Amino acid sequence: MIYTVTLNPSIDYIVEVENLQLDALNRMKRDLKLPGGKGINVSRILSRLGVENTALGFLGGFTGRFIEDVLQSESIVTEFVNVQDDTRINIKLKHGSETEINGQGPQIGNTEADALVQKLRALTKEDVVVLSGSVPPSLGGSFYERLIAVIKEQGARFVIDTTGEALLKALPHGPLLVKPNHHELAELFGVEIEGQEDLIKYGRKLLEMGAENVLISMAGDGALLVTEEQVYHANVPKGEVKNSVGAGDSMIAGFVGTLSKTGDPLEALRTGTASGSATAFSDDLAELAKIDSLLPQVQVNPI
Ligand SMILES: Nc1ncnc2c1ncn2[C@@H]1O[C@H](COP(=O)(O)OP(=O)(O)OP(=O)(O)O)[C@@H](O)[C@H]1O
Ligand SMILES: O=P(O)(O)OC[C@@]1(O)O[C@H](CO)[C@@H](O)[C@@H]1O
Repeated sequence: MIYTVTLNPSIDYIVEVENLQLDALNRMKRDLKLPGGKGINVSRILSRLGVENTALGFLGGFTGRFIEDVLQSESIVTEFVNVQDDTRINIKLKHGSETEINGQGPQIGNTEADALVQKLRALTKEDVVVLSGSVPPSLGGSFYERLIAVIKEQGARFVIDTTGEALLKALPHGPLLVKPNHHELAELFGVEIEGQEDLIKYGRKLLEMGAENVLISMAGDGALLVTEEQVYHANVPKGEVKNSVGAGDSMIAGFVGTLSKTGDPLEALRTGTASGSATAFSDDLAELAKIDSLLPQVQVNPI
């Protein structure tokens, strides 16, 4: 079974404005409220791909209830820990380009944090846990480490999609997958990345540091999969880009869901890329029909 963990879910409030004027009243052209948070996005795509999964994390208040309702309407199994404070609202402002304003996240107490850790004690060695997104400041900087320790004790595997220190600390524990984008990879090592050779060089460093598979996403330039044996490139299909929110999460869902079904990393890379692009070409996360229609255009080649 695949579990997703979203420590800091959100309602994504997508607001479209024509000719944004600062210091003035702007009227929205269109707005949309979506359940968000990286792990939740992974769960929604997994479920569209027909991959059984359970969404875990913290939800609170009226915003939390909205998210739970949408997930249940999509028949996604949820086991969130309830918190007192409201789940955050993240603003995604479309004004020709995209500006994002993400909240800090709610206050989470020790008892609530312990309740989530307790849920992971039911994992078995057949399970994969996808840990995605930011950590609310109230949980402290090392909460992912605490979760990883329990996941390892239970013999389960994990994928981690986060940045900076939290990602570096997770690597020695052998994540099944990490998926930095090209900018995050450069930031992680404090370097400028010039081209494909550099991407592969730093991707290999993440392998040496403990990751089993390194997926480097490059938005419209596709993705590189770096493994012990080989490096592969996947191209992106053609389409009109409507939204980039959740493209990376869709890629992780496509990759992990397919890897768990087929054990084939190349098929996983193809489906991951098609899923990421299908979301980039949609208003919300991708529907299955869109992913299926793009799959034939994605080619995976060794480098
Ligand atoms: N402009 C685009 N055209 C086609 N495909 C895209 C585009 N942007 C993203 N994708 C697809 O989505 C995948 C992940 O995108 P990206 O590299 O932007 O990840 P990310 O930075 O983690 O995304 P996010 O915006 O969700 O944080 C890409 O590898 C590609 O398959
Ligand atoms: O603040 P975080 O946890 O880093 O990112 C949260 C977020 O920006 O990521 C998702 C897209 O990947 C959105 O649904 C959500 O708003």
